[in-house]
Amino acid sequence: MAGVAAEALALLQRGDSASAQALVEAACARGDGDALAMRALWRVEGRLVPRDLIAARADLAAANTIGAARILAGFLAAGTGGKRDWAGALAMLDDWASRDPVAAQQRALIAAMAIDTKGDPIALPTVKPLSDSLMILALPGLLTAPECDLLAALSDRRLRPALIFHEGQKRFVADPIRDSDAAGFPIVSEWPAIHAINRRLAAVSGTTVEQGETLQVLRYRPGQQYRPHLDAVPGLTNQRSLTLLVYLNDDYQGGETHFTRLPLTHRGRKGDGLLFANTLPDGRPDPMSEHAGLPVQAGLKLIASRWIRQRPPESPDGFGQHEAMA
Ligand SMILES: O=C(O)CCC(=O)C(=O)O
Ligand SMILES: [Fe+2]
Repeated sequence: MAGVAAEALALLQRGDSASAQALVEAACARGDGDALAMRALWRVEGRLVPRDLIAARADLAAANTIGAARILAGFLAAGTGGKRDWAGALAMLDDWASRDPVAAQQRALIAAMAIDTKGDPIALPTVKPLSDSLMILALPGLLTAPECDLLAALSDRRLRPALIFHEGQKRFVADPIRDSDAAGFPIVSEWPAIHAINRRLAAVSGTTVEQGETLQVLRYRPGQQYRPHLDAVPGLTNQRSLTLLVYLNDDYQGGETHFTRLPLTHRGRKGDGLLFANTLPDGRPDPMSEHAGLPVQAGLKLIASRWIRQRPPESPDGFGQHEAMA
């Protein structure tokens, strides 16, 4: 990053957000691409300036930089800040493929997907029930190996110690239960290939893509684990009714997903999904769904995780967990 954006960041780091903003506004007025991209991110984040996804999308379109184009293609794919335009998202990837290797990679992955003209899957894996007492389904071959590799590559740079959103403090805090590293794919990172994957996760779980929380990738090093927990949160009115995990690799030891109250310890092969219910029919957390990611013994475990709510969010801010700008 150079020029105005770097200067603005330096000002922000010194706590001078007024000067940073003035600098960026002036550069935006001159049509500076990096400044427009930066203002777009501010508008998504909604801290320095009010959250405004429509204006953010306009800034991204005007910026015309690789970074902005990646985000804009995702906005078109998902319908963020305006109409959903899957064909437009693909056209953008085609347009940028010669200048942006990530666009080229996404285009190739999407070309290999069995999807319709809206980006929805036309074929889904056969489902295999794993338990009589709780809805737990194995979904072999939910993602292809190159899709797993893309998620791994895109999250790699951003993986950091897992945080959870503290409702009381309205901020992210260190997670006492899981010591893996995590990277989310919030709306600024939900690029077309990721969005198409999210649509597949929605279809296979019988939900809409809007019901899914931010897709996360978790990475466990040897010794790291996700201690026994429920994914449902007591008191949530729009509960996390389902969890969909996808094993992104299989060259590690240990690290099985273990259901503590069932005789079930499961490990998928690379690309396999695991879908399970977290709630009782009345929506309260189901104690039988308690599960853990057992400690990894050797190697690195990578897993994608999507918590799925009973309903789409009521507010345009999503599920209230503001996108970390990672
Ligand atoms: O890593 C695992 O096997 C479990 C992950 C998990 O429980 C979750 O993401 O909610
Ligand atoms: Fe979990």
